[in-house]
Amino acid sequence: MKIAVIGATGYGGVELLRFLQHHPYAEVHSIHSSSQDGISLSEIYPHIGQNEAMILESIDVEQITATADVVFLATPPGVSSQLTPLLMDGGVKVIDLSGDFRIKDGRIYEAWYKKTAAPNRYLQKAVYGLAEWNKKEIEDAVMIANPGCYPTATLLGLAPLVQNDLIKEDSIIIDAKSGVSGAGRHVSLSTHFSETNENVKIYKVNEHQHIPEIEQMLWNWNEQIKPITFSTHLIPMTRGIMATIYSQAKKELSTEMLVDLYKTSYEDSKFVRICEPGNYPSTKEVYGSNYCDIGVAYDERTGRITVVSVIDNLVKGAAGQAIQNLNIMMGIEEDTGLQFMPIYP
Ligand SMILES: NC(=O)C1=CN([C@@H]2O[C@H](COP(=O)(O)OP(=O)(O)OC[C@H]3O[C@@H](n4cnc5c(N)ncnc54)[C@H](OP(=O)(O)O)[C@@H]3O)[C@@H](O)[C@H]2O)C=CC1
Ligand SMILES: CC(=O)N[C@@H](CCC(=O)OP(=O)(O)O)C(=O)O
Repeated sequence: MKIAVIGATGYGGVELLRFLQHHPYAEVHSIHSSSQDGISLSEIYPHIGQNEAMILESIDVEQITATADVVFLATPPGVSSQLTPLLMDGGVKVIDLSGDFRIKDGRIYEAWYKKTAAPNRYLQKAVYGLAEWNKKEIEDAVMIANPGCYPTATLLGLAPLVQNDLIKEDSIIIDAKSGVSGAGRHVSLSTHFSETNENVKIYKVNEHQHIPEIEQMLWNWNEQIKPITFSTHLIPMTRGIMATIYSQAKKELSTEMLVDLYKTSYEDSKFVRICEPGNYPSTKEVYGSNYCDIGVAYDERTGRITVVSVIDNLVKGAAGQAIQNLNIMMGIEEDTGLQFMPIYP
């Protein structure tokens, strides 16, 4: 199948190219930039090497739809809402890494993203690509809204508890930390070296755009769930997200029971690994891979459950999950092109 990548000069885009290079059924037919067309990608990213690099092309929708089967958009919010309707009308399948098609209610998108929502009829065709839980819908999709990085770690961590009605509906608190690549490649004051090095910063308190995305999926699973508390922190590392999730159990449980539940919930999942009781994952254990590792504990003193969920934000949180979704949508093995161990140390 022929692939076009729009936004190939960003971190998500170049990570897509890393996976697609060895994908047995995908051929990257063209890569596109809004500002650097005509330039070889190796000029921007020397690590690719001159032999592997392609020349960036402008974003010409007619040309793209005439040649590509699937288009990946790795562009900032507000771009896909404009481009995707044109691409869909041109008959190509779309996988969007941005937040533009994740929230079904355009008014909620506009309130949190402060941007104009995509036209409703296209929005309603989008399938939320949380691969572990929406496989059936993804198989039939023509447009996939790839989940956000924090929502991926959070939702995979909460699914067994919420789906099995084990926690008090108003008790969910998510304390999440991200490496700096989560903010993309573009330069900003809050992400430059002397602002982030030897520093931990909380940001977007009660205002993070991933809050409605997480709540939408939790409500799909259990409509009694109440609004969540979700805090995000920037920490001085390049890749990785850790979401530490607290909730109050409805009844007395044990860590062993919870670990068993998580193992059963994810027994068919190739990319979710559950830690044994008393063990918790760290971000380095998933670095560069499509895994989500989860540890869970029950505190007998407080009746609270702690879930620790880690991913690589650029892989399971972006490009890796997008390839997983491509595979499911195209009817090929879900882990095609994604079968490798994390990089360690
Ligand atoms: N970084 C991460 O961990 C994650 C990111 N995402 C989402 O994925 C998307 C891409 O993120 P990321 O790669 O990190 O961001 P980057 O800032 O690294 O890259 C975004 C790319 O989009 C292109 N772009 C900018 N403006 C426009 C425009 N008006 N029209 C078309 N293209 C444009 C730019 O390339 P050029 O100027 O060459 O066109 C740029 O390289 C974002 O929506 C982000 O929120 C989702 C999950 C995780
Ligand atoms: C570290 C950092 O800044 N992370 C970004 C993640 C952005 C992102 O992935 O945005 P969408 O999913 O909404 O497209 C943030 O917290 O806003």
